Amino acid sequence: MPRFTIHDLAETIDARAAAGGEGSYTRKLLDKGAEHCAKKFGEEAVETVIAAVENDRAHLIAEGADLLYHFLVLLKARGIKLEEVEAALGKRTSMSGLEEKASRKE
Ligand SMILES: N=c1c2ncn([C@@H]3O[C@H](COP(=O)(O)OP(=O)(O)OP(=O)(O)O)[C@@H](O)[C@H]3O)c2ncn1[C@@H]1O[C@H](COP(=O)(O)O)[C@@H](O)[C@H]1O
Repeated sequence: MPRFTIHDLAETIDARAAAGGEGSYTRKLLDKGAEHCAKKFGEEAVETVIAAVENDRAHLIAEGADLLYHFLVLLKARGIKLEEVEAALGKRTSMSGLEEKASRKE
């Protein structure tokens, strides 16, 4: 099976944003604005938390997929590229999570 990556999904979201809105849920979300996209992301985050707390593996995977999609749409709505988030993660690879946490307080 060909490997599908989060970059493929980000590219599809870019294409939907550039095209007409007919039949595209992404375009519908983007047309409602960044605040609406943020609200949808928040709803998906809560659903993901519930699936995790209930230890429902299949549900957690499905909600996680929804969450990633809505995160990418939110980034698009705010004009942020996935690569910028990756770069932020990349800068942290030289330090542990605890060091990174401490560095935020300085
Ligand atoms: N990966 C996703 C994806 N994940 C989740 N969702 C949608 O996100 C919504 C979240 O669930 P909700 O129960 O909150 O949805 P809802 O009540 O229908 O939503 P609202 O009416 O409140 O907006 C569902 O409608 C899902 O279909 C997605 N919609 C689209 N994609 C992919 O995005 C790409 C572009 O899609 P279109 O823009 O629709 O062409 C395609 O590759 C799709 O597979």
